[in-house]
Amino acid sequence: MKQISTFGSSSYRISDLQLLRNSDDDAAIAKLLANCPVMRLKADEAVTESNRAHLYIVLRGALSVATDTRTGMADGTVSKILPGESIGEQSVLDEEANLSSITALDDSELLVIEADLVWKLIDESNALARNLLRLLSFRIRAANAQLRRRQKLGEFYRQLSMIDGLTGLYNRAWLNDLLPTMVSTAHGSNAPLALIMIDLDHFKRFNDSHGHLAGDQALRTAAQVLSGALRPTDFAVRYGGEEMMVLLPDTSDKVAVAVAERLCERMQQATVFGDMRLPLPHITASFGVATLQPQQNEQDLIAVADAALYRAKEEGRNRVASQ
Ligand SMILES: Nc1nc2c(ncn2[C@@H]2O[C@H](COP(=O)(O)OP(=O)(O)OP(=O)(O)O)[C@@H](O)[C@H]2O)c(=O)[nH]1
Repeated sequence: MKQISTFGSSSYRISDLQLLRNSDDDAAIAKLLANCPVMRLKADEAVTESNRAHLYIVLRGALSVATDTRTGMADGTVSKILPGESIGEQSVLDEEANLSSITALDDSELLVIEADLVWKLIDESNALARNLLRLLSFRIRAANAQLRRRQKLGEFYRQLSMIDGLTGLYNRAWLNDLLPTMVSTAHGSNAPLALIMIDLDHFKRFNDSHGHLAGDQALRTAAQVLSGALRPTDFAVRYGGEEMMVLLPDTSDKVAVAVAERLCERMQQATVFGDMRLPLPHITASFGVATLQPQQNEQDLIAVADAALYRAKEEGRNRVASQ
């Protein structure tokens, strides 16, 4: 960054500067700006800030401004500052360090105004004060809109991270997050909470006979059977591998067993299509049902459902066992 002249001795005019648009006394302003340096930057050269904040107005070329690079908060947002536009107003006004990284996009010329002089200009020119307020208001709106977009995106990715990619069911991370709350809500309101643990039968054999891709398709089919048969208030989770789980709030043991029987029935009726010409053999699953007892936590509930599932396997598979 090299000084090539002062504003007073350059060919640039007050009318070239957006912040001074509609200024009422150009002569007085020109006098104040006369000794301000005009600096030249080569393309890709960075603006080097001294200890004190400055206002930079692009006279020729363009600047790229990337946010907060020194705080590790950089998010890839880059704005382009074109001739007549300025950057650094906020740092000048609040006397905070400018945390943006400012680089010339092309060979550029900048008017550099010190903070004290910006305040003098504000005292001198109502037009500049108004333009500055308008600019800051625009920047605040843009920053708020960006924040809202980022929040929405964050929530979208959070939701996505809770979904199993293969089956579309909730995943283990979701379960770890939500089950403790469901258990304490059930205890708090004295409402029943049922859990059905589900494991596909002889799934290793299915994979071995039909291939892993057909196995994946079978898992998707099983997931569809579960999601298609539940109330909107119930949840289906892929617990891991070929193990799934269904959570039924407000459901007694008797009703949960009936639901598991219905799921078991629908599972064996479902057809797994590898391709449209070749329906694959049916799948079956075993089901272990448990309902939350007083003093039980989520691990106890899962352990009881697991034990019931083990019994269903022992007793011949494709069936339901309860605690
Ligand atoms: N295709 C596919 N297979 C999976 C996936 N996750 C786990 N498996 C398979 O599921 C099979 C589970 O086998 P086992 O735990 O021996 O149980 P099983 O053969 O179902 O036997 P039982 O549970 O006793 O009826 C393994 O062969 C795993 O490779 C998956 O995402 N896709």
